[in-house]
Amino acid sequence: MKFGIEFVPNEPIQKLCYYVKLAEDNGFEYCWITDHYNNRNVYMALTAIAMNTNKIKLGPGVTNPYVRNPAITASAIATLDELSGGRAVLGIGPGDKATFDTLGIEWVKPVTTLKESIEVIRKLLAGERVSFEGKVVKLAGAALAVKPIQKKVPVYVGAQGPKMLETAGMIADGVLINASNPKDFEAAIPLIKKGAEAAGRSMDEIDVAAYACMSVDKNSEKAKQAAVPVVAFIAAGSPPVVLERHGIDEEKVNKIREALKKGDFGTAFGTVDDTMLEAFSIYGTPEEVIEKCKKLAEMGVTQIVAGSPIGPNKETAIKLIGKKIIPA
Ligand SMILES: C[C@H](OP(=O)(O)OC[C@@H](O)[C@@H](O)[C@@H](O)Cn1c2nc(=O)[nH]c(=O)c-2cc2ccc(O)cc21)C(=O)N[C@@H](CCC(=O)N[C@@H](CCC(=O)O)C(=O)O)C(=O)O
Repeated sequence: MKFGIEFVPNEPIQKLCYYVKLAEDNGFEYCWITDHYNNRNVYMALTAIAMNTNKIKLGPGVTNPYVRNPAITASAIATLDELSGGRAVLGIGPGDKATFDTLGIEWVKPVTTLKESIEVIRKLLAGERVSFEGKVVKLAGAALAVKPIQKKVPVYVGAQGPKMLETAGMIADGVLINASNPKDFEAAIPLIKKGAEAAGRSMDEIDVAAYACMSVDKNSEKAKQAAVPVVAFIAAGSPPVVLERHGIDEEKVNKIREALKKGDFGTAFGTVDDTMLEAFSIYGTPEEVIEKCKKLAEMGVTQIVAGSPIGPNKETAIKLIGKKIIPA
């Protein structure tokens, strides 16, 4: 099992560099930085992290093909790969509607846009001069003047929907699935497999990553409480099919949604129950978390990404994961 770590760049980048270096020293193999316009810039964060680490693979987890032209993303990834000595990975997903509404971006045919974007990004990174007349993406003789170090920068797709998962199976080197519970992978992996088989690929070529809300501490209750705020947001953003899958009370989720909209975090977090915590997070002592990771491995998960909050105390949690969970 590979371990990654996710950071939302909502703290000063210097602090982020400290955490990622600590993660690298504790055996984490991947660092994924989220890409939302309102946080610190994803590529500036990755640049600083690349300069402060020397082993961990790193990349956006995940960017999208709407806020930047695919050629700009290709240039950023080639630059990151050169700067990091060949450690870049590209995590790219369809982005989210709320963000695009805020930015006045039309969310046109996300599956097609993602497929076409990945196709042209790979050609550009391979040093080709690209002319492409897609249904959405258009390039006329674009070429990079910077070459990545890696012959093939791995491309991971951030996906949850069935079509997106199938598409990931067809074209991606890895899939980053925002999920923490075996039931979600029971549903997702057959779809990835269907896409892989349709493209004549084997699942061995695909790194299936659980992009999980994780909270680790020696004290299980403290770990559980630290996961509550993140789980509230995940529950609020989950479609009915996911709530049904986990037997989650939709009434309660609607109450959380309303409370979050009003900024009433007390009610929102107070409404989170154990069913939601089990569904949307991996929390507990190292021993408890090891058991949950083993269940994900049995489902075919090959990378576990420790996502927010990581633990009540990030530093302690990174060390606990490194010392107790990664070697297990
Ligand atoms: C487009 C969407 O795909 P989805 O996989 O459900 O997208 C949900 C999230 O994965 C998506 O919002 C991600 O960008 C969210 N996301 C992040 N989003 C961000 O903006 N920033 C992040 O840092 C981020 C990190 C992240 C990490 C892991 C992860 O799994 C997701 C992450 C969807 O609705 N898919 C459906 C419908 C498909 C569809 O849209 N069909 C098209 C027709 C087909 C075509 O597009 O050609 C249509 O209806 O128009 C499906 O897959 O079945």
